[in-house]
Amino acid sequence: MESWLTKSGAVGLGDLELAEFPVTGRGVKTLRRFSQGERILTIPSDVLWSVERAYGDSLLGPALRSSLPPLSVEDILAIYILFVRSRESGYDGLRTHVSALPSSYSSSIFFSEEELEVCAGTSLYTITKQLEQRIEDDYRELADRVLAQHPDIFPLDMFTIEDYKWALCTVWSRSMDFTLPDGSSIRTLAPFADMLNHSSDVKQCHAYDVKSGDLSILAGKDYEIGDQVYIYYGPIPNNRLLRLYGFVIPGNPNDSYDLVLTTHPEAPLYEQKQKLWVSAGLDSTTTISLTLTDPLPMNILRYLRIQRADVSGLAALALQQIDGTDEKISDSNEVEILRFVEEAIGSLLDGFAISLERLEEQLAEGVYPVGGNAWAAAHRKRKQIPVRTREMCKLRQGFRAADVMWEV
Ligand SMILES: C[S@@+](CC[C@H](N)C(=O)[O-])C[C@H]1O[C@@H](n2cnc3c(N)ncnc32)[C@H](O)[C@@H]1O
Repeated sequence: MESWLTKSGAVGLGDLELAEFPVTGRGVKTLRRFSQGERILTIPSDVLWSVERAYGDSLLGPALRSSLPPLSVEDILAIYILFVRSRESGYDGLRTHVSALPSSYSSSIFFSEEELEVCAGTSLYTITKQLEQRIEDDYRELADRVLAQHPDIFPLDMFTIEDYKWALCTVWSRSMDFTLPDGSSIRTLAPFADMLNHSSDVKQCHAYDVKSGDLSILAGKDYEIGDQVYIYYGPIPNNRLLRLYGFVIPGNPNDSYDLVLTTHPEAPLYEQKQKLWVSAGLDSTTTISLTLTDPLPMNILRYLRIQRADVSGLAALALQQIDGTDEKISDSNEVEILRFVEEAIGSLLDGFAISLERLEEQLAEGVYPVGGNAWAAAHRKRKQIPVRTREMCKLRQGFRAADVMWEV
């Protein structure tokens, strides 16, 4: 792969080498010192995987274009990778990249039932199950709409659902997204640059040059000879890291917990409530991220004030929206919703297969092999965030009670 890239105009490969590192696995090692900000690597536009390139391919392009509605960016890239992998000749350069890709991934969609059970009761568990279902549905549609229509270029035994899942994980864990000056975005996979692991010790240091279409990596910090070079994947919470990349960062400062709030359409006053949610920028089913710095976001209160309101409460909330204010409707409504959140979080924590305390003990005892799937899932279960949310609810209820007493 490296000699193909160098022949194609890549710059910097002579100073870098692929190597195995503890925890991150394979990564990129420096063969010389770099100062922060120095350009380390440039991968030219001609060798990048992109939607444009897939559409431009004389064999693949017409098959992709025949799909109506158009395929998603991730499906196009996934099919492109599987297509190149299935070719016995041609595509020599790209094929060297494909053969350097991992043969399997540790994203949560590849967890065994037993491994996933470790995080039963968490949003990771629910979202992974939903994702598995979505992938199955998408694959069935893709097979009908595109693959089966072009058996000459999509041999079905090389485009099975397992192949599709592998290709999707390749895209999720190795592609880079950039927003262009005109507001549009581009997703690309850059051979060799996709061997760079993530560290929160560097800021974003991968860049896309709109004029040339090249991708560059700058040194995110000073490096000594033999150091691992890192890039920054973004402020990604652990459940997303595990879903898309198959790893977690213990003590991740960007960790969050997704709380899904939903209301049955047959609930009283549903239509009025739906209108109020929409004008508040919410919906009848809303996912809200709880974080350690904001364990009880205002949107939870906004959503539940509407959900729990009676006719007069809804009128008061409608007036607030006109006035641009954002307050509790009444002490009793506010206490009711805080109690609800507290109880909901309580049953969520109770619903974990094993208790938090036991989990902490097991992690300390090293019951889950470090770096393994169950270990990663177990880390997800360190539910400091919902615990903090529950504490905040209690705290706010304390204040409410004090308010009520004072008003009396
Ligand atoms: C873009 S690839 C990086 C190259 C990859 N290590 C390889 O061998 O092909 C992203 C994958 O590397 C691993 N990875 C990246 N950063 C990591 C980190 N900080 N800790 C553990 N694994 C990491 C994860 O498996 C992730 O899905």
